[in-house]
Amino acid sequence: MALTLRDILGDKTFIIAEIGQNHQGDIETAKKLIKAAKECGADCAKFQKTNLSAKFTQAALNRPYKSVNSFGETYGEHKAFLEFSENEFKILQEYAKEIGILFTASAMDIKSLEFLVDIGVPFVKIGSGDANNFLLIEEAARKNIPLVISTGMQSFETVKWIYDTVSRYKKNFALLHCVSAYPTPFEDINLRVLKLYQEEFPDIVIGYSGHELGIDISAAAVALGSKIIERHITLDKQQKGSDHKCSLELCEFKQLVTNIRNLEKSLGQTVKKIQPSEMECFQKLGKTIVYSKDLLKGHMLVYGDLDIKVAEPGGVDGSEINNIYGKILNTHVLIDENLQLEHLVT
Ligand SMILES: CC(=O)N[C@H](C=O)[C@@H](O)[C@H](O)[C@H](O)COP(=O)(O)O
Ligand SMILES: C=C(OP(=O)(O)O)C(=O)O
Repeated sequence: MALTLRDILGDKTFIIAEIGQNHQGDIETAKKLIKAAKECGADCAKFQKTNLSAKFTQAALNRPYKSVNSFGETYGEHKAFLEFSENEFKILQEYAKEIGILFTASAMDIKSLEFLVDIGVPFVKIGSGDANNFLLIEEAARKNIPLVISTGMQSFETVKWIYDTVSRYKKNFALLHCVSAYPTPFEDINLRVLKLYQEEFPDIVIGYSGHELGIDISAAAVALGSKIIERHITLDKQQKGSDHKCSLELCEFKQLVTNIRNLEKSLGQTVKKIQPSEMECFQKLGKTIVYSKDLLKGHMLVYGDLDIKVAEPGGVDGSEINNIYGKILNTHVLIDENLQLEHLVT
């Protein structure tokens, strides 16, 4: 039986290393990136799968692509250069299995969806470019496979359509907040959209696919409850290609994984209590109640008789002071001596 998305994701933030087309069309580079994703601690290495004639019209393929990031004269030639064959995909999938990292891709058309389902990826990603591809989404929703759907370049109405449509077939899917600008200006990110998605779609997993510079915002998305984080990775940001500049080099990506794991531990629970790890500091600097003057046996303690100081040894916690006023001393005490409950008439 196919695993559910929640089984696949587990309890921790699920981190997707988006290799995309940062392999420059070279399978050995793609393998290096898969290995790097594993070594950096990612949960999944992701590619993009396109069937060119299914994704593009002939005119779009013929469009000249004059750009420093172009690998061909036309957009079609460029995309063909960067696209792996089905066989190469299977080789990469096998390699990922060998080294122990999940492998998947975004399906950029229905033919690619069929292919990915056939080769048994654990879940299919639908990228932002296809979030308004109602034909692909409906088809993907019908398949018995978990989906992770990004929502860049879409209105909230379209996002609600995606949610309603996929929900008619299954709840085995996640929506990722995403802004498809490379890099995304900080003021366009609107991380609070995560809250909107969590409130509007409470029964599915919500995550974030980031294209901003740096790692802080993606870690912040985890603090805001994102259960999936996807970032592009690259071996070198200076390489030719549209995605390299806002991708993370391996040391940055590794740092992001570390930060997310530390953040998960740090988010903890909604419980305020003194932690055992605080005791060392409390024993050194925590304040306890002491007498502010010499006092005689039989004296009733009133405001002004007590102080709260770092004392040696410490005694009754400073927060108890209001419970001590009105009590009678059963012994003589000295200034700066720590108050002990045995000094009080019970
Ligand atoms: C929306 C979408 O698909 N975005 C993808 C995922 O983030 C990108 O990787 C694009 O494939 C890439 O930026 C395209 O670059 P070019 O046009 O140079 O091949
Ligand atoms: C375009 C993609 O992703 P996103 O929209 O999350 O950037 C993708 O996964 O191919």
